[in-house]
Amino acid sequence: MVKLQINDTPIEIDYYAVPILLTIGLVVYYITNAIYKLYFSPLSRIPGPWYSAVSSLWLTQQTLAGNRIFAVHALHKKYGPFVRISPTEIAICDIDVVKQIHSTQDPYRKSDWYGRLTDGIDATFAIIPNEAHKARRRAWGNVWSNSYMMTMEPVIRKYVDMCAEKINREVEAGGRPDLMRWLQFMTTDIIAEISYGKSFDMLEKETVNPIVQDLLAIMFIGGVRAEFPFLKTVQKIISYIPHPAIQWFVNCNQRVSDYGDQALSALRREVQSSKDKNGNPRPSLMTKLLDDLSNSSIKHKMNMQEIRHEATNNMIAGSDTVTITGTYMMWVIYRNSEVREKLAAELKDNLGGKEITDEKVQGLPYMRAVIREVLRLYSAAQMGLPRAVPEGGRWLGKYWVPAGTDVTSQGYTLHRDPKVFEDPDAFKPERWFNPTKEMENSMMPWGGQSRNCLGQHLAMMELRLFCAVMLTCCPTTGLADSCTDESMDFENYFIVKPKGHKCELMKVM
Ligand code: HEM
Repeated sequence: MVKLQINDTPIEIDYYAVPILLTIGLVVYYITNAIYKLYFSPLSRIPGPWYSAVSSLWLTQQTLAGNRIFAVHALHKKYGPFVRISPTEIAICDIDVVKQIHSTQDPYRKSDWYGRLTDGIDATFAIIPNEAHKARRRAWGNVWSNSYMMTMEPVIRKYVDMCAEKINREVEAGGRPDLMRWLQFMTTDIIAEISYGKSFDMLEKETVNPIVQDLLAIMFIGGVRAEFPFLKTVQKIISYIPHPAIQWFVNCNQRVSDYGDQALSALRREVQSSKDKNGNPRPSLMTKLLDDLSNSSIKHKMNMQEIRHEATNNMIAGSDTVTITGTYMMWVIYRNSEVREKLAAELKDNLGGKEITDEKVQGLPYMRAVIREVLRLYSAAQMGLPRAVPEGGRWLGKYWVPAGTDVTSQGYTLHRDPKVFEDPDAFKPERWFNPTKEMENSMMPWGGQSRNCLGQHLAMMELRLFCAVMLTCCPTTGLADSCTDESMDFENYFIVKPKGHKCELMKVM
């Protein structure tokens, strides 16, 4: 018995009554809450399974199983272009509404999910408030334009050639090089050299650099924290445990930032002191930003810490994305002999043994069509890109959606809409010779307009040059038998990647 006194009235409560009353209270709370979400909340008119209106547990389970975009895709097939996928989240694949969400006129800010994913990295990708993001993009100036990117072609070409050479050597020696691993080395070396000013020499040393291991750990921790917000507190508590493995994880951010400070200070000195014969400093993604540091007349510029965050983010945004898309690109070319032959013939007819340059490769119509089709079906980034509905709420199609609701739209579904793309699952580059307006409109491999990918010209140059060099210089290379449809099926942890985590090649001719 528990004895209490309320207003001089003694009350005796049975020990068992306390947990029973608490349980009844909780059950009543959850049932009323569920009834509200199902029938009375402003989102209750949006179609979807009952369980997703009541709880987001099923979505978390799908996310953890690497299945999220396929589960959401299946719901779109069943319920249509608007689906309620959690009590506070809607998935939309109506392209006009998707354009509205990502428009530059009334941009919806990125959802808080990004803050958890990238906690501690204050870079363009991660900035949530629209105004701060706009200012940061202005500070970049024309750095990411196609024309500026061409000044970095020699660097990109150097690593593309080295990568193709290493693969070819292994293939000719009867080995089974893993295309994905080599591409990881290539893309990381490229983005490190043009962001930090020096490469990690992963292709040269044929091994993963410790800073890259730190970056992988940062991405892993961010991915887990994004799904389970409470882990941020757990992370803080755990950081006091003096175990070496835990301390390694705890300090990975610090090691990356120390490395960034050192590398960028060296690059800044180089940018200030060494100019080419026209007086231009060495081109890199950071040259303009570092130059702006000492120019007081420039309004929109970054400070050294922001530049370091951008370099870290480049390493994360610019390596796996190109590695995975490039892996699928070569896989789909190798498994379609007709596509491979047409590409090889186009390269031969137009380059005819002359130097491969991006300018020449950019103009090849079949190559362009192949890469567009790769981006439609196999881009690494086909996920939902969550955004928050702005203050005041908005009409999205025929539904009124209150402020703060998360709205997501995934390329995976938009790119496979049978009303837009005939035979949507088939790889048909020819469809891009005469695309309809709807096809052009529905393509979102680089995200939505207001936050589209800064690195798209860089990524395209890497993909084009790698494809051209591999087909020209490694004519005997093809897929190993370990590379099956099952091993290349997608798994989805934010980006998509092959379930087998590799794509082995071998000599086939
Ligand atoms: C094939 C390769 C790539 C694909 C498919 C891709 C795709 C995307 C997508 C879909 C977004 C939008 C993300 C969102 O809204 O949440 C994005 C943003 C971004 N990407 Fe890429 N990306 C690729 C390569 C690169 C490269 C090489 C870089 C260079 C560092 C890069 C840097 C960025 C940045 C900085 C943003 C954020 C832009 C902003 O918020 O204003 N990406 N990318």
